[in-house]
Amino acid sequence: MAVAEFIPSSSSSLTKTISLYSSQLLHVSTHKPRLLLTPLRRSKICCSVISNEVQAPVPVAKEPIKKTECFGVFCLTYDLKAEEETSSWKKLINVSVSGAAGMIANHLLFKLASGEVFGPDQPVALKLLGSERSIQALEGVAMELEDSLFPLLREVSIGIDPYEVFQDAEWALLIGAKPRGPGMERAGLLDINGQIFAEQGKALNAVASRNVKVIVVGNPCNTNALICLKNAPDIPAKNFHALTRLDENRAKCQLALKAGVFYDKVSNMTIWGNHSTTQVPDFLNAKINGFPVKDVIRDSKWLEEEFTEKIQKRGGVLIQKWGRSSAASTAVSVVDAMRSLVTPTPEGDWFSTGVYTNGNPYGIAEDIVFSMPCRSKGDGDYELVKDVLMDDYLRSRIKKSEDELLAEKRCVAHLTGEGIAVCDLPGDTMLPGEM
Ligand SMILES: NC(=O)C1=CN([C@@H]2O[C@H](COP(=O)(O)OP(=O)(O)OC[C@H]3O[C@@H](n4cnc5c(N)ncnc54)[C@H](OP(=O)(O)O)[C@@H]3O)[C@@H](O)[C@H]2O)C=CC1
Ligand SMILES: O=C([O-])CC(=O)C(=O)O
Repeated sequence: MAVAEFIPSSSSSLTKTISLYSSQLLHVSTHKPRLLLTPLRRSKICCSVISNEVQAPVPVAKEPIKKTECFGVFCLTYDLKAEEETSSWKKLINVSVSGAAGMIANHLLFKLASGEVFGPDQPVALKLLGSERSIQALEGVAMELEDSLFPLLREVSIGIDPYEVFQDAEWALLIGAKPRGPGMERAGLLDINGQIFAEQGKALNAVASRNVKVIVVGNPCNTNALICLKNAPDIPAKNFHALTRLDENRAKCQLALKAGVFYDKVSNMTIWGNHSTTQVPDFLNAKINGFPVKDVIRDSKWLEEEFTEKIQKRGGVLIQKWGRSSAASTAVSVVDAMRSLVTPTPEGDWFSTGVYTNGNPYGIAEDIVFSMPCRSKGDGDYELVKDVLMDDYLRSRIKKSEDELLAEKRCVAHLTGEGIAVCDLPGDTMLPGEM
């Protein structure tokens, strides 16, 4: 990856050179360096810093972007004054994002850059994956990131090769996926998107941090996550997540509305299963103001039918209104999902995420990616919650989602290294946005 060379200026004893290589410690400055630069693409820029004055950059070369490159102002290195050093130096964190020119990313990237996920003292590098078709748009995204002057955003690079964009990734947010078009079979979507996630799994396996945390957003996200992890055998399967946090947030909102409370009073909300219309929003274990939902909302018919279906189909209703799928609330839920892994889960509570079933205590089939209740110590890892209630209703609903995921798995066997694909998908289930 290209990073501009820094040519030392007439150095003052009060200046310290910090180059923005991801392996180095960074100084989190509350001040933006005073740089008056024209953003340049694939340009070597050198600048002399004398008494805080910056001379005009000297462009050396300018070529179209073909592979991962640092972008514009993020190619610069900075002189930071020694007195600006604080005890809050932290190592730059590398976040790779696919589908970075898409709608969800357009909300998410700005949240990541502002410190919403990792906090106000954590510098961030964003590595954006696009394609030939989106590279111009991706440059536009990078320009907007430049213009936002985020103090914590220390590196932005864009590229179309996952083997470059995922280099040293500590987080990989896999958003890019082909939307289902008119007349396309679900099996066809699984195959096209599965190939994207198989390739990206291989790339992560080859170049990402060995402890990378992967959040798959692109649909069908559970099975895409399964394909991805199967193609990344050197990365713990436990590190792969399928995003079901949006479903959890939707469920909390609807329960709060029905109970007439603010949504922060709803806790212990589990979404079980697939991010599809078979998902199970669990009102047996969820609480309102610390009380079981069923003690607060004494309308079982509403819970079993109206509420459940509302959550399962919320995405589709929104698409009918908007003409496109949820982007802003999905981005918010990605932030929530990440924060749940990097901050300790509040005592007694939990969150939902789609994770690899490997020794789960609920009797769910092994070797699929299934949304379940989890807790984290805030170290990026999680544990499944053990003490949850089950009843016949919950068990039968969970089984339906499990059957669907097992069918999806058989349908992508050619992408997981498990032989010949057989597609016997249940006909009556869909992505939330497909109704
Ligand atoms: N899990 C969840 O809760 C949710 C998941 N989603 C899913 O997230 C994904 C992204 O949504 P959103 O950002 O709104 O979508 P957009 O259509 O805005 O962006 C999707 C990106 O996917 C990339 N892409 C990859 N392969 C293809 C292809 N074959 N054809 C077209 N585009 C492709 C494109 O980027 P490029 O050209 O750079 O590759 C495009 O920018 C979708 O799969 C959507 O269903 C949406 C909402 C909620
Ligand atoms: O199907 C889609 O793209 C939308 C989706 O997942 C959701 O809104 O939950």
